[in-house]
Amino acid sequence: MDTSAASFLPSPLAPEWLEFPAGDVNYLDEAVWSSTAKRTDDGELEIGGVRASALLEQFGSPLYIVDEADVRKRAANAARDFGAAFAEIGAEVELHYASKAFLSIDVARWMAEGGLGLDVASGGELEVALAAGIDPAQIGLHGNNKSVAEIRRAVEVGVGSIIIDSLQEIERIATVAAELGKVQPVMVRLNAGIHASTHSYLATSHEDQKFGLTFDVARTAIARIRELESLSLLGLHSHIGSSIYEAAGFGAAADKLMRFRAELLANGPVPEVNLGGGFGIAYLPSDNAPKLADLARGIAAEVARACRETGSDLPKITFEPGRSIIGPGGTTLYTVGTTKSVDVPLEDGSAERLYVSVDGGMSDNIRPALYGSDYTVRLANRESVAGPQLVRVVGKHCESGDIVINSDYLPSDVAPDDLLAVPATGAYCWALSNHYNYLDRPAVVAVRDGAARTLIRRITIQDQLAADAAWSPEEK
Ligand SMILES: Cc1ncc(COP(=O)(O)O)c(C=O)c1O
Ligand SMILES: N[C@@H](CCCC[NH3+])C(=O)O
Repeated sequence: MDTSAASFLPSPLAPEWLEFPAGDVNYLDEAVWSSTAKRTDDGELEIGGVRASALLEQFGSPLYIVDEADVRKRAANAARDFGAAFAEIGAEVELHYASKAFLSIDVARWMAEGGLGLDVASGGELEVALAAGIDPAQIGLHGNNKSVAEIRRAVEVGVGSIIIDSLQEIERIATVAAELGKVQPVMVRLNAGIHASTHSYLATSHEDQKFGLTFDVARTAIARIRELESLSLLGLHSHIGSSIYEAAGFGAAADKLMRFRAELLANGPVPEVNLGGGFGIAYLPSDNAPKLADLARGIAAEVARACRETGSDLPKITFEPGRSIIGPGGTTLYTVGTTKSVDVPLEDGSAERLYVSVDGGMSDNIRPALYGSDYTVRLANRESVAGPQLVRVVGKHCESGDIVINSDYLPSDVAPDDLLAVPATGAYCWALSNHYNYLDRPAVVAVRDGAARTLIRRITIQDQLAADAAWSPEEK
């Protein structure tokens, strides 16, 4: 068989955005791979100086890899870029890492070491942050339905802010704070009415969704907060959505919040404005992800202009990036189990699609099933001179929608026992992972300077059985 690239043609099944790899189907495009990813001289994928095969041998397959140097650098660069943009307009700025994207004790510490605070969205995330020794004053607690227990814990430890998302919550926080003899700083989350262009499940600032208060309701909320002695109004919050590639929505939200703040200043101080996160990253080489430095400058200009036009002072500005800090540094490794060629009928004939099944799937990355997200894939254990073949990489779950990679090209000789790597899986993959079909939850491993260490160990069937009340290991 002639396996040279020249004998292969683009597949009629390929989506428009998918470029045919006329050159090298083993190529690692730096737009989507974490910064230390490269091929060794003998063609294997290496990240943080550690070979893919060595990682799977030591930690099992599938496996999440976190490129520590990449993540730390992105955190530091984000702090630097936002710091520089806001220094230029004379405003103080602070970043809080949105820990929902991925959180472990070590990652929380990396963020603190990079000068970032933490945004937590549940009592569980708060406990991880506290276990990491994060200064509670650097933590903001989110949630549209925080329990009283979560509120009590947050007030007790002294979180820097609680972001209010309903009128009922005001009295709950005030009561808890009064009982504990504390004054709790709070922010009010606004729905700025921005229609961010992203998947509808990821947009959080249009009218018909659960987050935030309209400006009218927020006026009532703020008046009440100002009456209560156990609360202090720290400021306003807005998060327009996630995985956003266009800058315009961020600027528009900033403008609306600054003007609202100017109105509120008539009745008291509003020291801080938190403009959320949501900055998109490249999942595919063709994705046009915004540069954080450009976004920061654009938003800073809007903030400065709105303050100038309303004659108000500059508040402290906070952001909550998650995906843009941790997403690009993550890679998932899988092992191929089976391959199956399927003849797909077309209007004029048919075309072959090669289904490549791996040992994970929608339990370790539910984003393709949930949002139709696209990723890219490469052979990890070797390079191949075989020509490119259109593949669909699927998981091992009992659903036809269990797709890891909808469409990409792999060398046509991809076969059982090959290792595959999917880049840009650092955000919202382990965080959204599940035990569907009682699969293990893969371990998360940090790689750096030739060494690998576990961040979160594999959660096995033994761990899952241990939670089954009827399980008695003695009987087995
Ligand atoms: C309130 C809030 N802040 C920050 C984020 C982080 O978003 P991203 O990971 O897209 O930066 C989210 C998630 O969308 C969020 O809900
Ligand atoms: N889970 C989403 C992001 C949610 C953002 C949290 N508010 C994703 O995977 O893209």
